[in-house]
Amino acid sequence: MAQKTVQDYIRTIPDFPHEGILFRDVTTLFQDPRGFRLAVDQLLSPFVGETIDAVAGLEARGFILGGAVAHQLSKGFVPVRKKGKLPAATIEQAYKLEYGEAVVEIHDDAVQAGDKVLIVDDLLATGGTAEAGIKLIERLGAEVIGCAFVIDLPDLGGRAKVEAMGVPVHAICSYEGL
Ligand SMILES: O=P(O)(O)OC[C@H]1O[C@H](OP(=O)(O)OP(=O)(O)O)[C@H](O)[C@@H]1O
Ligand SMILES: Nc1ncnc2[nH]cnc12
Repeated sequence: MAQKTVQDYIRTIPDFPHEGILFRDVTTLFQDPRGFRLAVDQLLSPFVGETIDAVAGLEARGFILGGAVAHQLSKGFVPVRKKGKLPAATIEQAYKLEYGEAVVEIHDDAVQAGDKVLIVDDLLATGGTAEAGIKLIERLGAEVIGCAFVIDLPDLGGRAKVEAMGVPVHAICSYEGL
């Protein structure tokens, strides 16, 4: 039997959290030891050999993947969190949601000027979350050398938004539609 791909481990739940949405559920990928290792290996593979000083994960599923990627690369992990969760001094960045706005934060000492940072998250949709994460890291004087996702939803335009910021996008798999 052919080796399972990362996409084979992802479960699709119709009409969650709203009618008409096909929710791409990565818990079934994370809970499988082979699937989880495959995803982490494929997330970081384009960046092996590049200089990376830190891995930043976007809340919440980016923490699970980003922590594993950082460990594999023997680098530190930096959380980009929803507003109000980080205890020390932060900078914040607003971004657009489907309805309204949200705010993410990073500790102001999480990365140093000149650091090269890899951003990790589970899914790229409109790119608003990734764009906010990139802005935060760049405002601290560091450089985002790439964004790595398990899933790209190309119809929502996130890749173009991130690449327009000069940041390369790597996604393991993609799904047409929303
Ligand atoms: O490209 P975008 O349109 O910004 O969407 C992608 C983001 O949306 C999801 O997180 P969500 O905001 O649902 O937060 P959660 O992981 O805390 O549930 C996903 O895990 C990404 O972080
Ligand atoms: N279709 C989808 N599945 C899972 N997470 C999402 N975030 C935005 N769209 C999503």
